[in-house]
Amino acid sequence: MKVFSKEQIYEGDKVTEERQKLPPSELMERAGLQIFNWMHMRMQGAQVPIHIFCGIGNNGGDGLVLARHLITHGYNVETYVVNCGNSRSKDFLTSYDKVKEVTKKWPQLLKCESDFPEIHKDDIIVDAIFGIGLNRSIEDWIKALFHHFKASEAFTLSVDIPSGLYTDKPVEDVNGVVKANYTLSFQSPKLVFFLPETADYTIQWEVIDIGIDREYLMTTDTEVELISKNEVLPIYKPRTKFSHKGDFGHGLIIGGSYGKIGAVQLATRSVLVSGAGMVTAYVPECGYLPLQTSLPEAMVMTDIDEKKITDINFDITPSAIGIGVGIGTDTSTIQAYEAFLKSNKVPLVIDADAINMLSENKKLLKLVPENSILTPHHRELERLIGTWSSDFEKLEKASTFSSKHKVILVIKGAHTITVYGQKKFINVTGNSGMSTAGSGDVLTGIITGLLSQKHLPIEAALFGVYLHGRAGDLAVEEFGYQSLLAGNIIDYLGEAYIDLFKQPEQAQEEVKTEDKA
Ligand SMILES: NC(=O)C1=CN([C@@H]2O[C@H](COP(=O)(O)OP(=O)(O)OC[C@H]3O[C@@H](n4cnc5c(N)ncnc54)[C@H](OP(=O)(O)O)[C@@H]3O)[C@@H](O)[C@H]2O)[C@@H](O)CC1
Ligand SMILES: [K+]
Repeated sequence: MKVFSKEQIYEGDKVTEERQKLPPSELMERAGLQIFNWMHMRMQGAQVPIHIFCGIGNNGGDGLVLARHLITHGYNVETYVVNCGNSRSKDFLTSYDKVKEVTKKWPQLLKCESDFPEIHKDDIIVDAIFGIGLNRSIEDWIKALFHHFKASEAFTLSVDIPSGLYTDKPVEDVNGVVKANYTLSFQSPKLVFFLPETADYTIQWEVIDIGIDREYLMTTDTEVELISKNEVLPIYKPRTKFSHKGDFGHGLIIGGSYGKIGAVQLATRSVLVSGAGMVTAYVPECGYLPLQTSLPEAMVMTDIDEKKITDINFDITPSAIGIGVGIGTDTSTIQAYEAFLKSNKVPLVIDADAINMLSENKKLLKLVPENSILTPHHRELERLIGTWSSDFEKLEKASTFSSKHKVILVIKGAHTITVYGQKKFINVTGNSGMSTAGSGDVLTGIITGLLSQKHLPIEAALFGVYLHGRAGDLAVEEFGYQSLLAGNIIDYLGEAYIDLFKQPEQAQEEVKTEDKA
């Protein structure tokens, strides 16, 4: 699913109005009506007090359209205009006038704290104060209003985006943002719903279709995309009856050191389970026995050194290599890594200390082949690209790094983001149970396995991250968040593949929403 920027959303509005020859404020009418339908379906006329707080731009206008429909259908509605400026938008004013047609109860004007209404815990707040048009910091009395919402503990439904969140800038003051229970976002989810610093401002979100011009939506390229089942299904390669293991490639995992052989076991097993025809592990001597006994399906080659990698020298022709899990940063390992990078021609997945060695020795970066996949977690990324002051800066720096070095960065996190030049792909699968030792080694193995099956590097990265997260989601149902082990993710990888062809995602989402309502 595409995630449109603020500018693209405004442009979409304009194009839609022109192409569909819409009367003024028709899109606002659609937006308000859709939110009404959403609430009406769930509330079925219940007389819970609904407090609708409207700003003076189009977000506020949406709130007024909603108020009108709720009033017409006999709901218990109080409408307020948060008087935050003088520049009321044209469509806001149209909606304001239309409220007059259905009630004699005028929206109340709020100008300062003493105007705030009493809100009870069981009431509902609709936050239609600021939408994507927020363009400056918020006055203190409006922050106090947001605090008033929070203190009431009432269910808060935000229209389009929690008021106070910018679409393209970090939050200035955490007290200046509404904490929403649910956000109904028009046409496209907003990037801030997925970033660690801002995702918490809405517990759940849903996209509402307001009929923006289809062609515009289809043909407009976005910098950000959400990766869910629909996006990865076309990457899946069905097998033919007469295929043999040679068709699915030979993955090689290079890594391990004394005490960290387990990382190689996890990654190596993941290569096979993701579908590679063959796998070899290249480890220090001390890894030979554990690997041969725990993973009979794998082949093992060893370094001359007992405890660490000192010389990467193999006589096989792998189709993809994953390097770095448990490898350490011993001087002899760095030398071996440099020599390896100088001669290697095989597509690479680079993880853990193989990333750290690049950060410490920038000349090695030049040896990394184009389209290599780097899978850093937070600290590894910081060492690689430098620190950042916000999620936005992090993404910008990651994009610059990816473009400059022509590599794919898989930034691991609650929503793993794959950065490929200017493009950012946000993964939707996965859960906090996967924050556990070895989870990253499994990911490295899966991506290496997909790469050895001749997927394009970007496809291997996106598909691998999706499958890893989906396997974790399925595994957590059996093991629970606390007890999930990285090995369990591997055990559920087969289920994650099978799940790709279970019911279409749309139907699942709908059921989920109904359940929660
Ligand atoms: N396709 C779609 O998605 C559709 C979107 N629609 C809806 O339109 C919304 C965008 O509407 P919008 O552009 O009118 O701006 P909005 O978010 O209401 O901003 C607030 C207004 O207040 C002002 N202002 C800004 N910051 C301020 C501050 N700190 N303190 C005080 N004032 C401040 C600023 O005006 P200014 O004072 O700068 O002139 C601005 O006009 C969008 O989120 C969605 O809900 C639908 O109606 C139709 C289809
Ligand atoms: K809002």
